[in-house]
Amino acid sequence: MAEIRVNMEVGSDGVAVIEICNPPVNALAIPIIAGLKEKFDEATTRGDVRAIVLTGKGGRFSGGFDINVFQKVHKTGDVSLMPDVSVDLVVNTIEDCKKPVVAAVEGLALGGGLELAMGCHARIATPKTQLGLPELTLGVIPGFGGTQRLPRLVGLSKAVQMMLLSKSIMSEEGNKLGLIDAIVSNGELLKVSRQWALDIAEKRRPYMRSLHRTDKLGSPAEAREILKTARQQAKKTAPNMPQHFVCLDVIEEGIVRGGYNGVLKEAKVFKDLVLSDTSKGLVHVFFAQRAISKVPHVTDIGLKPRHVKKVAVIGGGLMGSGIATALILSNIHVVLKEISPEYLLKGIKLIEANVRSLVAKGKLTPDKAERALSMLKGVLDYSEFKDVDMVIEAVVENIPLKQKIFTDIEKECPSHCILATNTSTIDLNLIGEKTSSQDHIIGAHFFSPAHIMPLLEIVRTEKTSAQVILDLMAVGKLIKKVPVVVGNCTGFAVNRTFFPYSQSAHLLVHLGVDPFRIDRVISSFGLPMGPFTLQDLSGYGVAIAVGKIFTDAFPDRTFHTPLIELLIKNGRNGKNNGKGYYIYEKGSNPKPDPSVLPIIEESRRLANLMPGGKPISVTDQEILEMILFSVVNEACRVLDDGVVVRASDLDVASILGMSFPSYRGGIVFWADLVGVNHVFTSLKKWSQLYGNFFKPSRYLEERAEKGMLLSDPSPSTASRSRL
Ligand SMILES: C[C@H](O)CC(=O)SCCNC(=O)CCNC(=O)[C@H](O)C(C)(C)COP(=O)(O)OP(=O)(O)OC[C@H]1O[C@@H](n2cnc3c(N)ncnc32)[C@H](O)[C@@H]1OP(=O)(O)O
Repeated sequence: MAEIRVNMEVGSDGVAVIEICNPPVNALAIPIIAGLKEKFDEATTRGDVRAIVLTGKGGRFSGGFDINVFQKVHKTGDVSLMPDVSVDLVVNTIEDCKKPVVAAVEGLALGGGLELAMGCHARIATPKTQLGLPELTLGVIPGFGGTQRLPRLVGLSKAVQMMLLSKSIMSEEGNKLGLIDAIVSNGELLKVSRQWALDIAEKRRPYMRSLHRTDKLGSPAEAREILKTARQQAKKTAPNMPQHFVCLDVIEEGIVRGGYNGVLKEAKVFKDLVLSDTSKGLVHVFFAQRAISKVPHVTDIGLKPRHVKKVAVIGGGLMGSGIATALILSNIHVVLKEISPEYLLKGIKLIEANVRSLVAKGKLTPDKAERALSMLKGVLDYSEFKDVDMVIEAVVENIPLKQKIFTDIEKECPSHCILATNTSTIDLNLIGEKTSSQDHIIGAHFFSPAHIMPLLEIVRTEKTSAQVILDLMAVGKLIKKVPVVVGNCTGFAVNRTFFPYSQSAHLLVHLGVDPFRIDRVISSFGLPMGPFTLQDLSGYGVAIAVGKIFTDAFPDRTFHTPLIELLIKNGRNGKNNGKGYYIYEKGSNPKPDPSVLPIIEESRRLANLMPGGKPISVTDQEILEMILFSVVNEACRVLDDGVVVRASDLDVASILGMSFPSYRGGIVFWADLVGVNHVFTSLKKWSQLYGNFFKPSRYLEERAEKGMLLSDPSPSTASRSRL
């Protein structure tokens, strides 16, 4: 393991260079903070030191405070594990140091890293260095004085934007704004920084303490207006995230009562925020996202991903065109195959529309759009397949059709070719049954729209080779997806876990609960839309097809709703034909459609589930739990069956695939936080009242009895793992 330390070297020019050394990102771990204090104290007292340069080893200044410490605080509840950096190190030791301190910033300075640099008397950076305060994405606020110094260096409006959106800037912009004093080449960084520090020492340049500046803060009235607008914005975009509002309050404190008081308030509320559930959830997600790319026996056995230059996509429908779009946007040649010229033209037009919409939204330049489209070729036969590195089949969910395609492509493609299917539910062993290339067969389950949604579920069978899995992971990363490797079962990890989401909502409606209330409860919890809005959006045909697949696979725990068929019988098909649970009018938000209520009544009569024919009485909290605990219950079965490598993979997948709120840490993490026993006893009670749909799984019951978390790894799962 690389050594964690702070180095100091004093040159003959009288400049002490203090260097943070904690690869790979020079995180400010506790020993680093202690080391900085020690070296700064030494440099301050040594007679041969006239000025100080602070820098980071290995081309990166610092990625901020060590996030592992947050995790320790979350586990122990002991906030005293956080050292006093803000006042003791940044204000007293660095900013108030009589000897000038210059930050030599290379590569990146994020969070606490940038805050240290802002405590220095000047900042010199290399080109394209990333600068930002992303603490809000971890459920906290900047805690080393960043809420006070950034507004004083770049102005209030820009600082609020950078902190609330966790948006970093490049050093070039930082230089224009006044955050960076000069930009120099990497080779010159130390030389210029040393000279700059000496210049300050000899009064050729000003000795600036950021916290004492007020020139960029604007008038009190302007500041009030900026903060008011930011609060209104946060109410809309981050209603469940306390750190946004706290950050604005702390900034305001500094404006009203001065920078130092702002620093004191910042340090105080930081400690409360670290202990919040939001911070627990977001820090968990930070590490979970990094763990997901570590797949035992795949990424740890010395294999290297092969280069995938050309991919064939079979089927130009919604999924196929989305997948092709994602590939060409990352400079991968795509051959799009369809069965007729009409279908092919339709597919190509969809891809063009996808690319052009990115240009219209300003996310892609017209040049890049043209280049991407030039990577696409439409075909009607397999002649172009002889040199493809990967095929992704994206035709309709029809087993014989997929089997035929796989036997055909096996003959047409080179022997190294990866044979992937975008099925969202069908067993991969069935698809590949008639081929002899089963080690090359893999699932590439994209989420719709495939060129936008970030998750890629990589489905492996017992036969899929490690090399093929690694190759698809690499392609996934190249096209900017987060690949999660999962085992083969109906619905795989995400759709299987979430099938009870819409089913429990329907069950509740048939017990007498208002669907619009259900949607409201789910949206206020933080999902972008409730189950009925989602059903309107995806169309009722999809709901019926998917419902049937899960009813066939898991007949003991599915609810067959009569409502969707009734809606279709009444000429409704959701947003598609403008007639769903909601009314869709151009330019306004969907409104509940009262004319759907008689259809719901009819469906309730047919299902005859309401006890004594009367609607059940439930609180909003019960509605939320009846829906989401059913999902947790299936997540338990997914964990029990070893469909995912680790519980946190399912958390990331639930966030990226189903838009489960990241600040709740993902579905399993959230359930652990709510309490395993509470989830178990609630489901047990509902199963007694309303039937088997809610019956707690064996995994959940065992964990509740043993007092274990759902995320605790279990040795018995390892032996049954599908991975
Ligand atoms: C009091 C203060 O105000 C509070 C803070 O400073 S909180 C911290 C604020 N800083 C951040 O949020 C930055 C977090 N880090 C990142 O965004 C990215 O890691 C990065 C842009 C620095 C580098 O990205 P990239 O090169 O893709 O590498 P990435 O895989 O993310 O990270 C490399 C390793 O460093 C670790 N790491 C990155 N930043 C870290 C940090 N601040 N603390 C601890 N570990 C960190 C990662 O966990 C990963 O570890 P692994 O290899 O064991 O999985």
